[in-house]
Amino acid sequence: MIPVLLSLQIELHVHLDGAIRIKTIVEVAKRRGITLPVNGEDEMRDLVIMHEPATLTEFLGKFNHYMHAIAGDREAIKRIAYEFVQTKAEEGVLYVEARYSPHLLANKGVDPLPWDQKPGDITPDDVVDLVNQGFKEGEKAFKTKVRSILCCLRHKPNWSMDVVELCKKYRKDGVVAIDLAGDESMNCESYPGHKRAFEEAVRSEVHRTVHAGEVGSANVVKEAVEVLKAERIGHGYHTLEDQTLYKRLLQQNMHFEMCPVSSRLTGASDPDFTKHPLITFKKDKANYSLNTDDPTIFNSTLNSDYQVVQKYMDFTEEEFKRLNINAAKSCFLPAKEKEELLEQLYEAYGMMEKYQNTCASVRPLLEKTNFPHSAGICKGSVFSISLLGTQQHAMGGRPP
Ligand SMILES: O=c1[nH]cnc2c1ncn2[C@@H]1O[C@H](CO)[C@@H](O)[C@H]1O
Repeated sequence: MIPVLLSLQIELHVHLDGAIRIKTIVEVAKRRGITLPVNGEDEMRDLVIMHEPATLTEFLGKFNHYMHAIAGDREAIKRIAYEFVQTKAEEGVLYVEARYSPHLLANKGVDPLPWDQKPGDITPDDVVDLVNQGFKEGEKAFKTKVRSILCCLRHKPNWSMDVVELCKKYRKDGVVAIDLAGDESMNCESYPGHKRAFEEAVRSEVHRTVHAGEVGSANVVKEAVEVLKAERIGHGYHTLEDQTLYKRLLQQNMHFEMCPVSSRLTGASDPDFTKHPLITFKKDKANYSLNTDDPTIFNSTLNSDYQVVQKYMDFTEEEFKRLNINAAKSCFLPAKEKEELLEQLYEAYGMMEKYQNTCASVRPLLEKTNFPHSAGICKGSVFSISLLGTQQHAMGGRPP
């Protein structure tokens, strides 16, 4: 058994539509009378989950198997958002930024309609509203804080202006940033829709992250930073191929949203984790977070990623603390909420003297759980906890 370093994690890169429960897909399809490519949960699992390294294109094809079951259905959209928060709470996540394309879940006002849907009455704007409702209810029920990032898609430059307008409209209602996802082989200079949307994001002070250097070259990262004014890079492994750029980004303290399990299965990195670019980022004390990306398709939890880096990349307690603090510092919450988040981490990590006395208030929560080895938390190290099966919020998520 591997001792897993469990704590109040911060997750900044996870796709809502890559985190849908297979059970939900099957149930919703049945309720709506929608045909799935195979029958039953087990067969859907076999079809959707990736076990062996493949390509980003093959990976992106997995969404075709199930998105038509969820898109264009109010109840389903709200349900996947609500269940997402529950899943993250069970994983021990304190704060998560979930991303999705509102267009890919809509059945009205999108040209062309995705997934061969029949026209309906759910616009991308309605999708954002529904996801917000699910997140809010989930947050209330499960106590994990969640915010959303709206995705533009590389192959859909015509949607990007809509996306930035939705980010602006819902900025007071849980939407914290814009992203550009999809196939990196398409650059943005040739697709001015993305460039214009990101310029508008800069003008309107909408935060920006961009998928770059996942399977694409360091040039895609350069473009993300220089043209799209990305404040964070999704993945970014191939940045290392341009040492000048890499050093500049290190100096600028650019945040990299690393997804180790994902990178192996999408062919973004060497399948041998001991050769993963993340090892270099760690050695250089870069600013990065650990993330699941698309846990449904990778059959993973955030703890899978933590286990992998612990087992194959020699991650220590100190590094887990450092990366989560960096994640909190690089999240897209407003300053005051970011500070509160950081304080919770410092407190949990025993890194802020003034918070150490409040440990007394956390201990009763721990004692209510059956969580093994919980005594260590109030000695200033939540990482002395080892995880034996259960992934519940051992410390109740946050101090009362
Ligand atoms: O790892 C990834 N790289 C690039 N695009 C991705 C990845 N994971 C998901 N998506 C794309 O982002 C959309 C919105 O969530 C997903 O539908 C998928 O097309």
